[in-house]
Amino acid sequence: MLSGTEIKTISIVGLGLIGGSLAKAIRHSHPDWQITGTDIEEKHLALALKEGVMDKGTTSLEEAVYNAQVIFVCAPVGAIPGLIKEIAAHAPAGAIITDTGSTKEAIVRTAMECLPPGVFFVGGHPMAGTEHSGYAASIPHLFENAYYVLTPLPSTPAWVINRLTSLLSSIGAIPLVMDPQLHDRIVGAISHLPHVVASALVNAVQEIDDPQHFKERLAAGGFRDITRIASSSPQMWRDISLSNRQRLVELIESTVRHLNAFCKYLDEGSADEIEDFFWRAKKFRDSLPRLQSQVLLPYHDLYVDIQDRPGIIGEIATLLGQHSINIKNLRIINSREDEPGGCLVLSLADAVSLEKARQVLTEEGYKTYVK
Ligand SMILES: NC(=O)c1ccc[n+]([C@@H]2O[C@H](COP(=O)([O-])OP(=O)(O)OC[C@H]3O[C@@H](n4cnc5c(N)ncnc54)[C@H](O)[C@@H]3O)[C@@H](O)[C@H]2O)c1
Ligand SMILES: O=C(O)C(=O)C[C@]1(C(=O)O)C=C[C@@H](O)C=C1
Repeated sequence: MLSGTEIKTISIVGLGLIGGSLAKAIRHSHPDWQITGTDIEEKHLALALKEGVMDKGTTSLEEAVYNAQVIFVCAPVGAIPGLIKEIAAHAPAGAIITDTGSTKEAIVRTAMECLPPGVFFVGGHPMAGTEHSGYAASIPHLFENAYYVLTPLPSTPAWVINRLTSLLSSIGAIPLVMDPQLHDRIVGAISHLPHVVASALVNAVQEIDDPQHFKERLAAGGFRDITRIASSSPQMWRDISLSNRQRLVELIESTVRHLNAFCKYLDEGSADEIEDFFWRAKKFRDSLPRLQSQVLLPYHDLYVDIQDRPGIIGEIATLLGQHSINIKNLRIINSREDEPGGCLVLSLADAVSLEKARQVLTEEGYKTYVK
């Protein structure tokens, strides 16, 4: 029975963007915990071991979970139910299984059906990510200030939820317990629908006749901001879309109704209706709470690992100034008294400045990340 009061052993199944970021965040906050990782791709295990992010890497799921107290299943949504069944058969008594899948209803249903007594399950979904995939894209600070939804089973004991909540808080996330159906309805609207709309927009734009390729050259802030997520993994979004298909169809139909209404205003030349369309959107977008907008805004935030020495921030600011890159704001996170260095977060005006800053700093040998 591994349900002691202290967590010491973690297993991460699927060491891609999210699994790798969890491993890095946990290693950073709890350097004495044993982290084991498993993946079907050995290259992810090799890199994580080389970077010292975990203690053991194996392609055997059974070996990866046999003594784990908390098991994070960070594989694609389509693979998670099968993995939960297999893990449930090998997890030690007292283990907590949790996943990071972007939909929750089907995954929670599987867990309810296959969990043996003495093994616990809490669905999970970090509301943080990027358009990149794989371990190489993982970021230690990804969960900092990000909501992390938890969907326990009706049978999940309170101590299990508390233990997971404490773990997630310790890596900077903000845990939020929700019902799986409500999660899929809301996240369908604020995450799944936008990914479909962004991809539809890119597909529509790429069909526009433009033999001289002006589109690519002129695509600036607006197009890039609204379509960044269209660069995400197509396989991942195939699985998510299918897993929330009914709700997604309804949400797409509702979006089409809004677009059709706008077409009608244009046909009729209804200036008031057109302006009102934009006002309604602006009011809601502007009203998003500050904390949430910080989570939504990392598009222009650049994270830079820095050493703890006098003048380092000045050097970075000067370097960017020399390249005419304006820093809107900066802050330091993960700075600890007992540890050298930390992470400097630079807020830049737009995606172009962010890319330029990243390039300049990388060329100077700084390690940078973009959420
Ligand atoms: N990318 C995001 O922004 C984001 C954010 C929150 C949650 N999620 C969810 O988290 C999960 C992981 O997403 P990601 O972005 O890290 O994807 P990813 O593609 O970067 O990583 C997935 C990893 O799982 C591995 N894998 C696949 N099948 C496996 C199996 N059977 N056993 C072990 N490993 C297996 C892959 O090799 C890969 O390394 C997905 O369910 C996704 O929906 C993603
Ligand atoms: O910022 C991004 O790149 C994301 O797409 C992250 C995002 C989102 O839609 O907010 C994507 C899927 C996850 O399930 C959670 C977060």
